[in-house]
Amino acid sequence: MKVALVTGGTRGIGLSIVELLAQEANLRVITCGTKPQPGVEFPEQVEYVQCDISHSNSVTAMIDQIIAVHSKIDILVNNAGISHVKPNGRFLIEDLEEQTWHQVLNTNLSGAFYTCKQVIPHMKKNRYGRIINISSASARFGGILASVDYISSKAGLIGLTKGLAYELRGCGITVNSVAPGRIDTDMIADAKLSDEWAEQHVPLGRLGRGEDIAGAVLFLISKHADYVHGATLDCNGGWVIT
Ligand SMILES: NC(=O)C1=CN([C@@H]2O[C@H](COP(=O)(O)OP(=O)(O)OC[C@H]3O[C@@H](n4cnc5c(N)ncnc54)[C@H](O)[C@@H]3O)[C@@H](O)[C@H]2O)C=CC1
Ligand SMILES: CC(C)c1ccc(C(=O)O)c(O)c1O
Repeated sequence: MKVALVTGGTRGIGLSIVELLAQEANLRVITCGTKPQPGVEFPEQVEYVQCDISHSNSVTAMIDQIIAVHSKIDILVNNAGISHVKPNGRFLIEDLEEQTWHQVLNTNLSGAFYTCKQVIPHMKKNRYGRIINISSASARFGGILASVDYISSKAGLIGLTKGLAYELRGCGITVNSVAPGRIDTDMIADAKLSDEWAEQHVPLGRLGRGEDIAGAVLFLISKHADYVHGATLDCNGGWVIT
């Protein structure tokens, strides 16, 4: 039985990843969030742990708890993240509070650093691991609605992916990123993105769905991706072609 930890699986893309992985045989899925999402019931093989990934002590407590019960973590999906978007524009650097910058960086980038730091020693011991960092199309081209705190955090995740891929040689661990385009979740609700926008701007003619990103994650943890390492998989319907 393999053990997967997906951060931020209480809603949106994370929930789609959790639901898809839960369909895999021999896979125990653990997810976390700052608080449970009302109305969300996870499949039987999914466990929920409370954790604020922006605090290293909270991450340490979560990983200790998982290791105490399951003895290992084989798959780590760093999905939890926050953003601040507004319709028809973006928060310019002049308007960005220092506190917001730190909150976004602490959650989106430091959170992944904390989980990787805690989980990799266990993966090394088992000589097996699959790490997926959920980045963003905005880190590939500079973004339109996303602001620089968010874009920097997501570009940082690509750097973390590449740096770890170089560092983790001969350990049986692969590290990759997925860079979603605009995915129809609560996170982008404030941006009020419409199907009309997608028909005009996205070659595949629609906003992305959580399942689209979950499919990319499932590929990257499958044996079909055993030779994919240090890569960023763009998953944006052709909106941003890098
Ligand atoms: N929706 C989109 O268009 C895009 C989303 N992404 C990224 O995909 C990931 C998921 O996004 P969505 O599902 O759209 O967002 P969402 O806002 O619907 O869900 C975010 C999840 O992260 C969790 N979370 C937030 N802060 C946390 C913390 N401090 N500790 C633990 N959990 C925390 C929330 O509880 C929730 O489960 C994020 O990293 C986001 O940046 C990337 C590109 C586009
Ligand atoms: C969902 C995130 C915050 C987001 C929002 C807006 C854009 C963009 O207009 O460039 C993105 O690329 C995003 O990832």
